[in-house]
Amino acid sequence: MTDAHTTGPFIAAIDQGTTSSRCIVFDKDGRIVAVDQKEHEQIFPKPGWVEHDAAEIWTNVQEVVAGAIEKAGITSADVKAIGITNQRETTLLWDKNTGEPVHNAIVWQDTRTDALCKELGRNVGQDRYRRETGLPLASYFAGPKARWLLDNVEGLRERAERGEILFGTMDSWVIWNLTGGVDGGVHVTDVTNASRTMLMNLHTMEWDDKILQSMEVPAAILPEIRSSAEVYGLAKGGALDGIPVASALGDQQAALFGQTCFSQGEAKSTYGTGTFMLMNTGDEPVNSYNGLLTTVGYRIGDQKAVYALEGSIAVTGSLVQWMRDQMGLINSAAEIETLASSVEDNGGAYFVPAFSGLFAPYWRSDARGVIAGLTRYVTKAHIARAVLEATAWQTREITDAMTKDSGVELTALKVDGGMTSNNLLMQTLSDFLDAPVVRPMVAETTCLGAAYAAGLAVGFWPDTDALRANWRRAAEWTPRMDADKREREYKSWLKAVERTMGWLDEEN
Ligand SMILES: Nc1ncnc2c1ncn2[C@@H]1O[C@H](COP(=O)(O)OP(=O)(O)O)[C@@H](O)[C@H]1O
Ligand SMILES: O=P(O)(O)OC[C@H](O)CO
Repeated sequence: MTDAHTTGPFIAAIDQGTTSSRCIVFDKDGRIVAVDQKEHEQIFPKPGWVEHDAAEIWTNVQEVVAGAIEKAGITSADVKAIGITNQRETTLLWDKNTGEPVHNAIVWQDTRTDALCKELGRNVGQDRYRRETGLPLASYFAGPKARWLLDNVEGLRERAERGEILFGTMDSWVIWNLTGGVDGGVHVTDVTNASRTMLMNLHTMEWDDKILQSMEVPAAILPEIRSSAEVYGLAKGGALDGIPVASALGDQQAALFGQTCFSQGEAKSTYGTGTFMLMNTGDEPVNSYNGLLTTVGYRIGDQKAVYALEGSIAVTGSLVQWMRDQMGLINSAAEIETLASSVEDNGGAYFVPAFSGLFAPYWRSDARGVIAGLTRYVTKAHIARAVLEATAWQTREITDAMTKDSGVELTALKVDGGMTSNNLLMQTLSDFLDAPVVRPMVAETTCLGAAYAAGLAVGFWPDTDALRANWRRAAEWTPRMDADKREREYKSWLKAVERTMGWLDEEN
């Protein structure tokens, strides 16, 4: 419902996420006016494979846009721009003449391209990809997923070479459909999303011909790379007909923007399905020697791009979902806190959720999940505690790597995302990091970042200083853990991590 104190105009942001799509309407102070959200099906055709039905996603996006506008009690005339943010790396190919996806989208968590990545590593070399794209060769990224589709969907490569097929991450899919689809939809992506394909040169911000050749991806299918904040086109049809589509950012970069981390050294960590910490490193890419990714943070119009170092953790909130849906140990995600709080500690158990291999700082796709330290003493409550601790320890490993790569000591961590409503987790995080953890008033920083970028593009906000003024602290947790205990437990965690590695051998 529209806040009695809120008056228009507004910005609408669409977040096409891993588990759901949502639309949020924001006012000029960056306050939420209305939200609508819808989950989509998670498809697991084989162990390690994860897919989404892109047609279902587009239907949901249209519904949540209409839903949010209706709940806000406004019309499209009150909306000045639409911002897009999205789950990154999830890869789709579709027919440009019919608008039909040629296959389900392959989700970022999917590990089917492991063998392909190993082969590329042997033939072309790890370093070559990292140097040009900032990314290690891993099944996480979009380029190998596109290659897999081209190799495995019958007749697709020929159709692609004839110019009948379009490639996109979910930003491209949503923007193309939103701006008309087969009826003149624009085929674009932004620099942040393109920086996750493993096909874009991080220095030139263009598709890299040599990498396209080695990855066997035809240039004809690729979208045009644009900045993160500019008008790509006007929405055609639907609840926001005629409104400029004016930003696109990968969801983690959008959260960096929404948390107003505009200065070098500022960082945020988002706790959703996975967890992703990004640190603004200014207008030059910084190489990582400690397992982090170098990525584009954002680019506003024709200004210089801002780069970021990223620590990506594949499984955090999804481990809580797994406890709920696959194990049936809790009935809701929030219940994990009650269960974990019923015991003092983890009872000696450590849970390393290497369900998609291990991402940062290890990048080991041969790893698989482990619960270590089990005895008959351990109860489901200890496991619940180990589940929450897994998120906090994985974050600690990332902050250690960030400090080594950037030379910047963590003084406080800005957090956001669905898991931050868990107080026990936030306290544990502060304890394990030995630093304050701070959550802003608007925890929906992903949508907020997309709204901010769109608003800047159409002059709704004058500059980033105006956005900073909107950031307000809602909650803070400070460390309470004994230092010796922390270091002892960290060692046990690292021992458990070692036990996940090498589970899959070459034949798998
Ligand atoms: N109280 C909670 N404690 C722990 N995890 C939670 C809690 N509430 C939600 N989650 C987890 O957070 C995730 C949802 O957060 P969200 O930011 O919406 O994720 P995403 O954008 O990745 O879809 C889910 O994986 C869910 O299991
Ligand atoms: O949709 P989320 O919030 O799980 O984010 C997924 C990331 O963008 C994957 O890189």
